[in-house]
Amino acid sequence: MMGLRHAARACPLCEVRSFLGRLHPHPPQLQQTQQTQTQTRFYAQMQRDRAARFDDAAARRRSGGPSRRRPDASRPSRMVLSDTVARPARPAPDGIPPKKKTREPFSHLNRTKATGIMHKRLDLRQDQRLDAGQDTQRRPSSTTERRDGDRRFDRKRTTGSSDSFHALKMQKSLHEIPYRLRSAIKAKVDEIDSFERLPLMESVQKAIKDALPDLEYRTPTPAQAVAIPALLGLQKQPRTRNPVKKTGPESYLLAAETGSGKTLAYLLPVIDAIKREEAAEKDDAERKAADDATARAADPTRRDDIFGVEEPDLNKAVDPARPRAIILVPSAELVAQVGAVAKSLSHECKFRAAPISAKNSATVIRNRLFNENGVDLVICTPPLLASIAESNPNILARVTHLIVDEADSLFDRSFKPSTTEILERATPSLKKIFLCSATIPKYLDKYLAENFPDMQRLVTPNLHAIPRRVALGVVDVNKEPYRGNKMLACADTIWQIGKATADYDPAEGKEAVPTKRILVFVNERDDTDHVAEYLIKKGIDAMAFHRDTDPNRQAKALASFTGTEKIKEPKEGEVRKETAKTNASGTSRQLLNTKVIVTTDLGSRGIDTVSVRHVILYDVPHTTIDFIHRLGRTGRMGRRGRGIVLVGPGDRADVVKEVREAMFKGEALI
Ligand SMILES: Nc1ncnc2c1ncn2[C@@H]1O[C@H](COP(=O)(O)OP(=O)(O)OP(=O)(O)O)[C@@H](O)[C@H]1O
Repeated sequence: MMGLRHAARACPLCEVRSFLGRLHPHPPQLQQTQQTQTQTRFYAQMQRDRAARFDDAAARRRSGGPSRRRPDASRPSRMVLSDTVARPARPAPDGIPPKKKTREPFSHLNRTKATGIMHKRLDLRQDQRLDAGQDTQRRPSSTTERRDGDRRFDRKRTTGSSDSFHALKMQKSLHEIPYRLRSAIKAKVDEIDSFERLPLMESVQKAIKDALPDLEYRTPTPAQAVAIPALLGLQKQPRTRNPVKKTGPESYLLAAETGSGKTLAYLLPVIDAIKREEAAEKDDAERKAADDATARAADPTRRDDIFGVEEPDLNKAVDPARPRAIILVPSAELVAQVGAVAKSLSHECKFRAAPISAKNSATVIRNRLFNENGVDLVICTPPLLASIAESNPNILARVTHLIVDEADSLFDRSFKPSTTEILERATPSLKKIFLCSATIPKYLDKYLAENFPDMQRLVTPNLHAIPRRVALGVVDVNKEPYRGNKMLACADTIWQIGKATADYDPAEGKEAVPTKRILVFVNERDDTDHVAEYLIKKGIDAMAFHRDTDPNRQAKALASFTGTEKIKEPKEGEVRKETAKTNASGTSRQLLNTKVIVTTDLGSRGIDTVSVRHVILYDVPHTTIDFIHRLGRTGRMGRRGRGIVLVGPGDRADVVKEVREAMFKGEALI
């Protein structure tokens, strides 16, 4: 009874006294505690405020003043103009506006139809079940079936089997090229069996024969057979569903394995274009001169000078620092290498090539670029050219051909700003952009798809595969006698290579070059010095090669590896003979017939180390891209080679095993 009396209170809103609020319309007020009283006061205040606001608005409306909700000029509006006004909205079929889709937490459940992303997920699951050999309920439509079949077939051909290469898949970074496409290219490549079949200008054909006299040069490589006709405009444009007239330069991508002659694949068509432009300009000038002469003969009073001032005699062909073509490469070593090939061709073809890099002095750069006889082709690194173009924008005003060699490097984070800057500056006059690389990483593929949707992709059949003629050996450093000592394992491996008898090379008809050149690749720059010092202590002629190495020493060392230096072989008796003489490092044993360069990625990009038969991977490379470029320094252009990986504590032995397997099968690394 006491409880009931206590519970009977007057409602603060309706003033009704009731028991326990069972029959009362405001139950919360009837069960008021200290806390609910505060809430009640708060709600009452809110109602009073709202009523006051209504009164306020009504008074403003009556007096004709501005409504509070309507923005006035003094207040900045949060609404911005749509920039897609011009894009027509999709009309509703029956005039009724489409129902707004709501995304609720469980809205994806209990669907009766699979749409959009759901379809993709179902496809993927279906694929996985098919791969696992399970039967599936869903009967795919004929197109889906074909697409799925192709995808599985391609994956199997690319990776060997859908279940293998787990470790490689984990660090997958390369863009996959379907094998269907590769076979089609193979057939096309076989059709071009000599340079004479290519419609290159006579002077270029002559340069191929005379400037590059080796017999082997007479047949184009697959990379050249694919790229040269396309760059000469002989290849049919792929059919598109919506043939819209394209504007801007034509773009090409050449993706071909290492050591496949990509340099000549772009140099020959570029030189051909330079010579044709030169000839066309000469014809134009002659025609103009003939027209002027006729006009003067018809009207003897005609004056060519303006206000008595003679027009300057502008000879476009010898305009200094305005090249017709630019070749971008990632390092000074590559500038020198490509420059040397261009120079040798220029003696026959008569064009002016200017290889410039940060290793050249300012005077040399100025003399080469601003040569009074003009310049046709500039070979340079992007940062240097971008800085020159900053102060001399005219340098890119006449460029019709832009080549980006080692495109994956030049479009990665470090080079991308300067490469794109050059591209943008040169675009107004550009006719052709040519990108080439031995590896096409996913980021490059995505970038090209976004920025060059019409790009013609020229791919060779063996892209991303390491040729079978390169063998891969593995040294387990954890085992006896090395017990985890990688430096010791490296020195011992070099000694074994140095002491081994040279292989008989049927192509050369004799034992292979007695002096052996070995490249040792490390992952970190600091290790180059440490490893080289250790090897020297062990009586090996080794040298560290990195950005800070003395340029003269570097060039000298590289020259003997790239075959540009005349190799002085040791005399008969000296070959493979260990001297008992004590050398400078205090070692009594010295390996005479072996030269070693210890380097990082710097030495793996594009350098044509034709004399290298052995590559030692001191560290397991981080990606398959590095594997391809490092092992690509040996076995170039049909030669045989050998790679040796030192697998030490903490190294990915599983990755090495899978790379070896893929190499054995002759398949592309993924
Ligand atoms: N048609 C050919 N026949 C024989 N040898 C050739 C031919 N074309 C080029 N070569 C030689 O092949 C070697 C490799 O050429 P190049 O440096 O252009 O390869 P690359 O594909 O650019 O390699 P990387 O991807 O490593 O940069 C060079 O020594 C070159 O002289």
